[in-house]
Amino acid sequence: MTTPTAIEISHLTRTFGKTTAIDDLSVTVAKDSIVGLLGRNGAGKTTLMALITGQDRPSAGSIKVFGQSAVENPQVQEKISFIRDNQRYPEDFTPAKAFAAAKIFHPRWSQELAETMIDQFEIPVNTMIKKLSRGQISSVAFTIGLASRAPLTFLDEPYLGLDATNRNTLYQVLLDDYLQHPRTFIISTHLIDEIDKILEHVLVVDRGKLVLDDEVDAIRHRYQSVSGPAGIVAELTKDKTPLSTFTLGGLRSALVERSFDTNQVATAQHHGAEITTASLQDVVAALGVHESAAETGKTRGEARS
Ligand SMILES: Nc1ncnc2c1ncn2[C@@H]1O[C@H](COP(=O)(O)OP(=O)(O)OP(=O)(O)O)[C@@H](O)[C@H]1O
Repeated sequence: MTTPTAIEISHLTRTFGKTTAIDDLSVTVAKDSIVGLLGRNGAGKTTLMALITGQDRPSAGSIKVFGQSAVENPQVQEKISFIRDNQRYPEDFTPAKAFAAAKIFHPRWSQELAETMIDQFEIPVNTMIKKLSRGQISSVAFTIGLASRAPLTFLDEPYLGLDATNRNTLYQVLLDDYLQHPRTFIISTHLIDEIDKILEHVLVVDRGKLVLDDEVDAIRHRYQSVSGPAGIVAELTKDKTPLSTFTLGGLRSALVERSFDTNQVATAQHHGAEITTASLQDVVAALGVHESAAETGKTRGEARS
């Protein structure tokens, strides 16, 4: 049985003048999953979300959302909620008005969830949005994103201005509601270490191209991180091609495909080096180190500080 798909993208390209924001990108996103859309600044994440949601048009290629184009298609639009990082509201809007408007556009709107989140995030519902703090404005935006219970929800850096406690609450609310009402979330974020526990699947975009499309567990298990005195790390990785290396004074760390067994891990430890399962953050950061920035022949990317 094939997995039902939420999004099918084929050979998608979007150029802005001489800039190619999305470059011949093809991908399929399964229904009912929490997907991280990751990549460096300017990689193309927001452009990709705007294209999928029909808010922007491709230069080439095709996009299907639940089997249809989303462009000016009310049947598909009512299934989408797109919360942008710089979400704008009409001048005279209070959170209460924004929630009332969202309720009209989203037929699966949960007033109960909206009210729970208003309490949890202490949203001042009758204050003009333009007078709210950055974190409060984010709280309004992601409350709309979650309470809309849209089958396809995009959250583009939903946490701007939120303190650490509120960010954790947001991840927890999202996960709890997803488990009770499975749907597809596409979340763009740079706080990978914080959010990796709720992500199931990851798409990494680099300079408009898809460079990774995999389950989070599979990614974690594919790579190991070797760190310690530079000479020992160099010796341990001499017959490998690290995805990235990082050198700080006499210390070095290298991200390599998993190949060390427990005996080798113990031997490395004996010599003062450590071999651990790589974090998603490490892998994504390594994929964003471009070939042109690499300093050494074998290594894909090298950073020094
Ligand atoms: N309307 C536009 N006009 C011109 N260039 C644009 C436009 N929108 C995006 N770009 C360019 O396309 C590229 C991708 O931008 P995009 O905003 O999609 O990146 P991003 O991955 O979301 O970045 P960030 O993590 O910083 O939010 C960048 O080089 C950006 O300057």
